[in-house]
Amino acid sequence: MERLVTMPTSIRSRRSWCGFVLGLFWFGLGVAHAATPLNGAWREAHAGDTPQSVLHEYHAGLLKSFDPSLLQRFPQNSTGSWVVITPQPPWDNTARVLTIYPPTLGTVTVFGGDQPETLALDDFSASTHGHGRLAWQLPASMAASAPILLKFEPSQTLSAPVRFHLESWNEYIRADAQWLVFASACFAVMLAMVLMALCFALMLRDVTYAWYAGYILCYALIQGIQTGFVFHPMEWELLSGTALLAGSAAVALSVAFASLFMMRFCELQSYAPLLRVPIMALAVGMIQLVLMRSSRIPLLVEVAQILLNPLLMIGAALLLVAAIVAAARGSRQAWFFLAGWTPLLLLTALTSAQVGGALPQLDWLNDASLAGGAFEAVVLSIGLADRALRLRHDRDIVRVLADHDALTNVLNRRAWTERASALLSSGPPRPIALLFLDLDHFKLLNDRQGHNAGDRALVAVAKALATELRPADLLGRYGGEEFVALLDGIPAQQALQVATRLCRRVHRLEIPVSEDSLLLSVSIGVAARREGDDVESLVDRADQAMYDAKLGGRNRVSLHVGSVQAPAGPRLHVVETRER
Ligand SMILES: Nc1nc2c(ncn2[C@@H]2O[C@H](COP(=O)(O)OP(=O)(O)OP(=O)(O)O)[C@@H](O)[C@H]2O)c(=O)[nH]1
Repeated sequence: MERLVTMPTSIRSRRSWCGFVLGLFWFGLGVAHAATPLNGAWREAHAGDTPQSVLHEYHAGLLKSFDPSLLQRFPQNSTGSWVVITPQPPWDNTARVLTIYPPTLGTVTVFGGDQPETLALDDFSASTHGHGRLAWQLPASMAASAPILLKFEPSQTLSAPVRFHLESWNEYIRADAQWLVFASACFAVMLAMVLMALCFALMLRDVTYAWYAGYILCYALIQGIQTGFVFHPMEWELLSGTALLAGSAAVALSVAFASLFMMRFCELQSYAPLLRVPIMALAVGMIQLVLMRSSRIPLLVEVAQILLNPLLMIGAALLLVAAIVAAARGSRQAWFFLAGWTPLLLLTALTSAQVGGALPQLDWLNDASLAGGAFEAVVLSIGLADRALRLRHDRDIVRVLADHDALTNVLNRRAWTERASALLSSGPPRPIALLFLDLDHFKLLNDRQGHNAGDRALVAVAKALATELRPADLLGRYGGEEFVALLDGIPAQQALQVATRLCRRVHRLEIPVSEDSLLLSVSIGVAARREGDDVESLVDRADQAMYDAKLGGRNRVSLHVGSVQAPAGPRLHVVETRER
């Protein structure tokens, strides 16, 4: 956050591009504001210490000094630490607020007013509390130059480094509102992605989306606890006192969900099958840690606590290696995983380094982790959308292959029957005609010219039929050398004309059947839809008509006259048939 106008230029210049980007974000929300320059001093607390004795030591210059504008870690494990913050000139006598950022999960006692006051993230009293920081309003009676004594009380958590600001009430409110907008936007993005993924998990029945939702939800919870968002403004009082347990459970579960998610998302089964076993073991191990941690059996809780961090590091390395291997071997989704997850991993590594005392000037890392979570949620969602599109594309190809005849590429019998049924039962009553086509002397062609020539003839005929028919006509291969075409909205007479055209077209292909200049031809039976007809009955009648065409000498069209009025006058290639 770029809010210290008094920060030394050397420090500001050391800020990386990340800080610059976050700074831009802050400037987008408001304007950087001034803070009172501060001096700091601290030491670990000892048994028997009193606020007076510590202040006395401070005035005697016996405490270690530090720069409150930089991140500084105060041990909180055994006895806690004393910290003295002293405002420097120019002093400001207006209403002022001391803030500690990022907020620690433990308690800080402030000795400044008449009574000591405690600051904690899960403090739900009406007193001033910050959002994303601990805040304490200085009493009006307190001298502007008076040192403020704080005690970082002993806590079970590993103390994170913090920095201090002393600013006017207005400045504080503005910074607080800016942070709220920023954090709310990040959480809203994460939760929106979670909701979307859950909907997809249910609709597509794909558990990958559920693991993703679990992962992002756990990460949001971790950030919510670490930044205090779940306490203020969410006011989740039920987490009060259990934040530590909930936080470590969320950390372990997030790794478990991330492992399960990445295995499916990055398709490790195909791209890195050997790494699936350790990653699955990691997921199971993490879930066990959660159970041990919440068992309330001291030994199990302690073992879980000891194992958590090493397992987290091993797990992070494992997931990184698996994603890199999968990406290198061609997994498109692994690139999405790396793009979304690596920045977060980097931020986590930098934050861990800060706990060890490194990078004290990078005070934006915590907020960057929040933004990183939102960024990752968006990138992975895009990756999931890409995956869904690819799966749909693959499914479409499979569907096309399943519905079409491999040789002639027209609809196969099953797909044709399905579609013909749907067409017959759809829409208002209207004329529909069925053409049943059977190639003449095809066995002869096969026997004389060979099976391959027969195949080529079938392909040529199918192509000719498809060209001759309208795109909306339903053409299919019904059997070996039998084709069917369903003509929607076509009455019997018109269907006869179409069939005659098809007959001529096939004959014009001039495919020789045998050496005696016999050319390939087709016999076509036509049936018009009658009331109560289904595909089977219509095919039956068209088949009968086709049989009559064969009997009539082949290379001709026959209409099943039982269904309609027979066409008037003699017709070329038409043989009329009687109802049987
Ligand atoms: N090349 C090839 N031949 C096929 C295919 N499917 C079926 N056949 C052949 O088609 C021929 C059909 O023969 P028949 O049912 O006796 O009919 P036909 O010889 O055309 O005689 P008519 O129908 O009476 O004119 C058989 O020899 C089948 O082996 C195929 O996919 N490729």
